[in-house]
Amino acid sequence: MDYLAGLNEPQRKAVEHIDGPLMIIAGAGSGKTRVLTYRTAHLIDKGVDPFSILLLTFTNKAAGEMRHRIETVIGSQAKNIWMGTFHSVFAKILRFEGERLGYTSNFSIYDTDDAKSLIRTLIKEQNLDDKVYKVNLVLNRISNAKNRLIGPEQYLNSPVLEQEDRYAKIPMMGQLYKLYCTRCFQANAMDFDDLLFQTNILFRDHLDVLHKYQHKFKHVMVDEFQDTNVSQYLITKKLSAVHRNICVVGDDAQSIYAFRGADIQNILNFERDYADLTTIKLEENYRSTKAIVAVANSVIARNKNQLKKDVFTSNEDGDQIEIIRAGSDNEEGRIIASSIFETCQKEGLHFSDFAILYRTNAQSRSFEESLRRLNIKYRIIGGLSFYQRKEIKDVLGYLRFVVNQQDEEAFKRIINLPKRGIGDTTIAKISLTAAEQNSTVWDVVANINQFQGVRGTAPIEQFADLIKSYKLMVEVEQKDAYEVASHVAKTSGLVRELYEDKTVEGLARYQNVQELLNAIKQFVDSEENEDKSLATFLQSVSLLTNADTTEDPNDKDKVTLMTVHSAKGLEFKHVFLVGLEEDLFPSQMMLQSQADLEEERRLFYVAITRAEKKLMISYAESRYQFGRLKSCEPSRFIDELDSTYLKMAKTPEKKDTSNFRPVQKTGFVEKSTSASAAQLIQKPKQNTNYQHVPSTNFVQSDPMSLAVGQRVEHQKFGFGTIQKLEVNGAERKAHILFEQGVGEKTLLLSFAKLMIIA
Ligand SMILES: Nc1ncnc2c1ncn2[C@@H]1O[C@H](COP(=O)(O)OP(=O)(O)OP(=O)(O)O)[C@@H](O)[C@H]1O
Ligand SMILES: [Mg+2]
Repeated sequence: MDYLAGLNEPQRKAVEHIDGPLMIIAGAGSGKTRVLTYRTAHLIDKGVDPFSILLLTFTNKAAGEMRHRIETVIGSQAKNIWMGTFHSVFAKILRFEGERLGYTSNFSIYDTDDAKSLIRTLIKEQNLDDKVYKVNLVLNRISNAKNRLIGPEQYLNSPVLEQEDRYAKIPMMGQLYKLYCTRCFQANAMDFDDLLFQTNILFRDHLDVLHKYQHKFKHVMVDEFQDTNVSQYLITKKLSAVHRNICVVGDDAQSIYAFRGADIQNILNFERDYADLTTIKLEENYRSTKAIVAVANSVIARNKNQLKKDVFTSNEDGDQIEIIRAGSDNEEGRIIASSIFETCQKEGLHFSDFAILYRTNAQSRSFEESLRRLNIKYRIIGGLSFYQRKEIKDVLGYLRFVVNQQDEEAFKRIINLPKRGIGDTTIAKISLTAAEQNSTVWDVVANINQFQGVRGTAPIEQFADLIKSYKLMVEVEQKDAYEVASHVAKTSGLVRELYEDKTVEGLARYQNVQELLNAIKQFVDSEENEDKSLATFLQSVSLLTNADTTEDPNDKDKVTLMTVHSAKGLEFKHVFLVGLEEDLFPSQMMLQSQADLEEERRLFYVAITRAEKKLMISYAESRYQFGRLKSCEPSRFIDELDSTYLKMAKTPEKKDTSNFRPVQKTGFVEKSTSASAAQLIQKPKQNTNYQHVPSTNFVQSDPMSLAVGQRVEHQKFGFGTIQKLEVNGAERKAHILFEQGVGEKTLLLSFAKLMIIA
């Protein structure tokens, strides 16, 4: 097969190794994911049934892309592979098998907000002090326990945990955990960690189910293996125990989820657990230039705790890594936005060739503003995504409750929405009654007259009737997701309320709900989804990860903004790695030990290795944080980069009126013996070893504020609007459409005196 021609020797060996356990631990960009893709195609080519292949990826998006690639090699059979994230694959299995554990196939998936809301309710019900029992703390303890496969009973019986909790002054923690599990169970709901935790219980307690899947999955493969936690590790181990065809790929240097329980130990355990293990190393990087690979190596070499690897590349030397110093976070945004604008024009690149990577989601603001000013399209991955918006969650809340009337969190969200005059006390009473009687909120609501102490029952009855009519559509008439959702949106009063709100925000919310309905329509129309039920749609939405997007696939030419965590496994021609300041990256909050520092450094390594052609690293000298202006120091990580491959970009000063000169290509400078990167940062202008990149400014007066769509005033031509900005060598031009019959003019910005109209 010719796909084997696209592989180097060790990659090919990995693809052709079909029987028995296989581990590939290899550096970034060395083709691990490519090997998994081709290996899957190869297996099917050799006659393996696609239904018997389980391929676990880091995001749904990655699974989609791999499926697509496999399809181009072996055709439509690729559709039948079991592929997706751990959470999505095991949610699917739990839908089939959850009855064994007492869940119905319609169980809800609680997101973090639901989980927190439930914890808040429990803290209140137990009369605990919410300043001591902080919701996040409690949720973290629960999550950690589940990921280590410690159930509530075991938790309550553990002297170690008890002592920890007493020390943290939260002695009721174990009780809370137990109540939390009971309430989730009564609500027929699982949280994210449950999807793995309950799968483990399913396989532990129901051996017939385990056997079924052990025999079903003849080949199990895991990408990004370094980021699996114990719970995930055990699932894969059990599933592959019969056929023993397990193939894992990963890079210990890219392990960045220890804070969520991922355990690098899994890689070491793997060698212990499979005596006949074949291990393959891949060391050639195909993604990045020599300069990028070299700086990445120089950084990761500082970590003590790692497996030995020598990553090299035969790719071109490439440009030096640019270090950009900005006066402030806003300036950082402006420099980068205009650099993207210029590079696109000069080098004929697409916006989608660029990524801006940051340590925390909050950093996106200054980049968004600057990109918008220059009319550069962008997309933000992660952060407050579409499905986390209030109006969307409200509609989804209705849909969830229609599918699963035990879902207490959905119930609390919608019972008084739109307002029906049902107060918090009544709602709390309904919840408590259901919990005490070991029944569900729906039992209480649907039979409200039988319950003492709940007053003003008329609106509750109306609500119950509404839900009953929706249930009829789903359960009896078997309407598809779109029919139900559009009916619910209309008749629940949600859309009407938004429609009547004529503010800009109201309009945006109304449009968002329409957009949700569009998405549901797309889901129903798509050939890929056989099951068009509301339950299946809701599941697919709850399983979107931070790194998944839900955007229009035809509108892809956008700059990508995301955290480094979400960027794992991805690649971009040009990468801007921003906010490289002490306390921000490495993150002050995460930094409590040497091990934490190593994890931050691995994160830095992940970020660097996303870049194919060019890497630019920036820091700001001041930044607003928590509402205060703070001066910042460059990150120690900049100092760790091999300075041979660095150059300082000269940063624009406020009154910089120097003429624009084109950026000159520089080769590698001689390795500097005198200057470390840190010295360079403090005294950039005195170091002659480094080429200064000229300013990226546009016009003299206020360089960064010129943008397409901007209104300006010209001494002679009057008012106009910028149509296009152009850079041609040293010349910078603006095409401006002037008003009052003057028409379009092309002006040289170095001469034109323009006033910017706010
Ligand atoms: N043998 C090869 N020939 C040509 N290109 C290759 C080869 N192997 C990998 N590549 C390309 O190199 C890039 C990196 O590959 P891939 O994403 O599979 O690496 P990876 O090891 O999974 O990286 P990461 O550690 O970041 O997940 C991809 O664009 C891939 O198509
Ligand atoms: Mg990969």
